[in-house]
Amino acid sequence: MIEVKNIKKGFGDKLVINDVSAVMDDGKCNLIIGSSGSGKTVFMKCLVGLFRPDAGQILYNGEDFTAMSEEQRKEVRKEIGMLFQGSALFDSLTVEQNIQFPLNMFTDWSPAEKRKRVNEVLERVELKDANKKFPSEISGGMKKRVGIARAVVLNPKYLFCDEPNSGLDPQTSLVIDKLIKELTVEYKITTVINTHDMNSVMEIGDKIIYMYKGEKEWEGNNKEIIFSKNQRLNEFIFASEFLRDAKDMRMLEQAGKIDNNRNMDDLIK
Ligand SMILES: Nc1ncnc2c1ncn2[C@@H]1O[C@H](COP(=O)(O)OP(=O)(O)OP(=O)(O)O)[C@@H](O)[C@H]1O
Repeated sequence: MIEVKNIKKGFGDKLVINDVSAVMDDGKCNLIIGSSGSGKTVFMKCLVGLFRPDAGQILYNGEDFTAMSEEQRKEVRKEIGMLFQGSALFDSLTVEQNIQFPLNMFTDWSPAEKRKRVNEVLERVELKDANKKFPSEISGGMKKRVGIARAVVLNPKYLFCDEPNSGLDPQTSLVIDKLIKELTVEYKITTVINTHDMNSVMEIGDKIIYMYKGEKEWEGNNKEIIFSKNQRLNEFIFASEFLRDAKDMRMLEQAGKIDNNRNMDDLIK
């Protein structure tokens, strides 16, 4: 579990994160959503220690990350896996060398142990036959899988994903979301995901934190978000007329005003 308590972060005179508190749950996908510039990336960078907040605390399993020495923070970082936007694979390394990279950095395992672990995660992300391929030889979706395999190869307790679906088609995005969700549940990982993708919000949003101009404006889950009365959140998620109509339809359904296909057909006529 990660607990964020009243963190603030600014650059010069500009306050970018203003008094945000939240709890990221174990075994759950915790999504951070919000429009461009709302502070999602800065928030995530504070969580992983790339930025130090100006105020507030971040607790990893009850331990105050913000008050730790660099040495202690390294220990926490070993338990963090990261999936970067655009996968960030090393182009000159094969798929298996990319995945092995964290094992070389953080373990003293034998070559055979490393190979075994790499093959395990490759199988888990359904990329069994891609060991010897280079990133330039595989698709965007496969690259994401390699990125995910690399992020989980050390069995992290925490997984951070920055826009995991950027650059992917909707179908591949669903597959990647499903994989992240499955791994999160299987290994009880505390997963934090920055996303703009409304499909992801609806599919895997166990907890959703909506940021607006650096503040936490709303928090809930994928069942609640559709019925939220928060005007700013609604403007964000129902930006398209199609989605607004879909929401109205859902509201009518809930209220028992339309409940079968015949009525749907009537509405379409
Ligand atoms: N290193 C920095 N120095 C100064 N300002 C920064 C820095 N990093 C971010 N900012 C500012 O902080 C604000 C929030 O940026 P952030 O990147 O967190 O937004 P975001 O919600 O992740 O946006 P997007 O969805 O477009 O990635 C922006 O106004 C940005 O210009």
